[in-house]
Amino acid sequence: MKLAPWRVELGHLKRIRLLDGVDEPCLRLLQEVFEPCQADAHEVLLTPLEHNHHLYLVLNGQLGVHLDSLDGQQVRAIEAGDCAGEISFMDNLPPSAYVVAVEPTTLLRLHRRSIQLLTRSPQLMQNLAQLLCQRVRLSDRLIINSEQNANVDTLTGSFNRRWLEHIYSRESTRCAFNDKPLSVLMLDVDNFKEYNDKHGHLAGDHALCLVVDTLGRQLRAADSLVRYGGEEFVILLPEMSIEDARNVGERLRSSLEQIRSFQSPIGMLPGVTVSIGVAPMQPADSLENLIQIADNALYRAKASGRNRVCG
Ligand SMILES: Nc1nc2c(ncn2[C@@H]2O[C@H](COP(=O)(O)OP(=O)(O)OP(=O)(O)O)[C@@H](O)[C@H]2O)c(=O)[nH]1
Repeated sequence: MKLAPWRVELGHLKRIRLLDGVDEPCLRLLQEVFEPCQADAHEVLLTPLEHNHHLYLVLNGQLGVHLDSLDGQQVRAIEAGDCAGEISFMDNLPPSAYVVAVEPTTLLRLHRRSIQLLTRSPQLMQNLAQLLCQRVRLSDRLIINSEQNANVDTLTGSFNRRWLEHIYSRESTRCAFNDKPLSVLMLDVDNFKEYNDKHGHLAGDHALCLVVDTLGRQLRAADSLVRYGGEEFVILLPEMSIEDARNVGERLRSSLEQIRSFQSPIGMLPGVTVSIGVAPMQPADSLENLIQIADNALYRAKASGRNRVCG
């Protein structure tokens, strides 16, 4: 990064949020130690591969934050008035993310050897604490979002098998502990190969989304609709007896049967039917066991003509 050939003015420091409310004698001290510099577009300021020795204040331009690699999606922009590198500047560990100039950017930077100067202003320390709290909250939100995304099937928006394993371990323990039943439905779209062959794979994708949308609307908040494989779904029904689960299965089956055609982004398409296997959890049943029993019932539903509920 190039040092810029001009002097830092008080006016520059007053544009930075981190320095809001900091008294003038302290700003004058900082004015002497902050260096003006210029980053070219795409220039990398911070990388997890190298120690960072500076706190950066952005006067003009914009920086981008990337988590895993510079090729990955930008997760946050750092605009004029913001600062960058404050965490690695404070804890003297390598940065946890990449920070790169999105466009030519004018900055002020402070070297770690002057870190003591920051402690002269209680207001600055309070601003810094507030900023670090914001960063913690933001990274908590990113963790929650990525956790949620990791549990969701990208085509249909239903849960995936990873979620099923997690939720089964929780719900099976809870239901067994409270002496409540738990049931599972296993669904498979009927003659789906033929549907794909006749209407195209994209039409098949829309039909899978229709299944998830139609079934999802009829389930309770505590139920989990999971895409188990290509055109196979599992529905976990906590606190539900096998009799009630059969009724739910029948209601779901019938609701899809009634949709003769539906509007999709590629035009009108025919509906699909499903075959369903039902299984009740037995004491200490593993998920694999329970799925196997539901799968056997599903096999019987297919063998006896499809578009029916067995088990
Ligand atoms: N469009 C689409 N098709 C998929 C997807 N995943 C799996 N399939 C298709 O689903 C079809 C499943 O076919 P089969 O297992 O032979 O079963 P089926 O034709 O539904 O017959 P039955 O189950 O016996 O009623 C295959 O052709 C797969 O390619 C997907 O995400 N999108």
